[in-house]
Amino acid sequence: MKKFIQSLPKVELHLHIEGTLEPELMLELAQRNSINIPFNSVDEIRDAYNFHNLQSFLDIYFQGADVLIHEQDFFDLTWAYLLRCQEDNVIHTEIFFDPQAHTERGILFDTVVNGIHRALDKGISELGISSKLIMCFLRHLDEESAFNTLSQAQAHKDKIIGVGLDSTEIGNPASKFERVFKQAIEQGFLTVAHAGEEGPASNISEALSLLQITRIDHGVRCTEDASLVEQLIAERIPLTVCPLSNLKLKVFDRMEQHNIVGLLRQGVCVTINSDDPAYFGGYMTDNFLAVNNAHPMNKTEIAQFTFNAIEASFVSPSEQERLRQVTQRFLELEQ
Ligand SMILES: Nc1ncnc2[nH]cnc12
Ligand SMILES: [Zn+2]
Repeated sequence: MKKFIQSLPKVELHLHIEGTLEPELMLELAQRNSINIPFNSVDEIRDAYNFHNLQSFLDIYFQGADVLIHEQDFFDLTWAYLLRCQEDNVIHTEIFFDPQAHTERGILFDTVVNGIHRALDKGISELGISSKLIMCFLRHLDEESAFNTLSQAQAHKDKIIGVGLDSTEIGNPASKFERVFKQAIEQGFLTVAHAGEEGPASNISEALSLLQITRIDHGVRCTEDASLVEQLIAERIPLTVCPLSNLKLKVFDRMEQHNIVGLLRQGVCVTINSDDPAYFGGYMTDNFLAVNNAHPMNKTEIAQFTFNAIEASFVSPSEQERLRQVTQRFLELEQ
């Protein structure tokens, strides 16, 4: 099954580009940009990746992002991720970035978007990997900062398809961003939000009703509310689940306790994603393998994660059909 999982066409829908910053590139950029970081080696950096919850990870994640200064840095970061996508047979990816993590440090919004976008352009032309870009608001910052970020995105509407919501879930309810999301929708942005990762199932219901989002990032705590799970199934509301992330951040203690395969078998539109692979020890193939090791599946079930991700993606119906055909042809040859 390992070879099947490795070569299966995959679609990633939950990936923070800042979370793909590998220790080697972090050290290289720190040196290149003369930024002081509290680490002297790759081993020292990896040793610091012992998280006990979401916040302990976010502290390290924002500190890591401080080495990103120039457009070329954002290009290098994104290009390195796309090369990993190629290894894992990721054929389409929808990438988050956190503009406020950079603009708060005095980096221009344009610098960030232009660097990422240039790499994504090269990704389609040289690697055949298609992509979309989604900007996330940091939920620990205030509404005014989010509105300000939305206004900076106006000049880049051709490059940014949607808005999302990430960072500290507990204590920062969806209601804080209801007006920002309303304006983003009026401006034509698609919407997603992290919910039900650390916070309870009611955070998912609240995000759905207040932010009018079309898919939920994480959402694994939905199983605490049976009527919510019914709603997710009936309305085909996708969950972008990140199994290795959930283990590292102690959402589940062991992969055997993870509910993703149970949700798949119940008919929820669940997908497998890597979230912040440089910090959580695995990209797409690693996440699929970890799930299958703990919850053995047949080939049809494993491929369903790709079909679900295609359905949940923000590409056009004709592009969805093309991605489906690529995956279907692969599956038929493998059966
Ligand atoms: N797993 C996660 N949850 C919330 N915010 C994040 N930012 C990056 N990764 C995140
Ligand atoms: Zn995330």
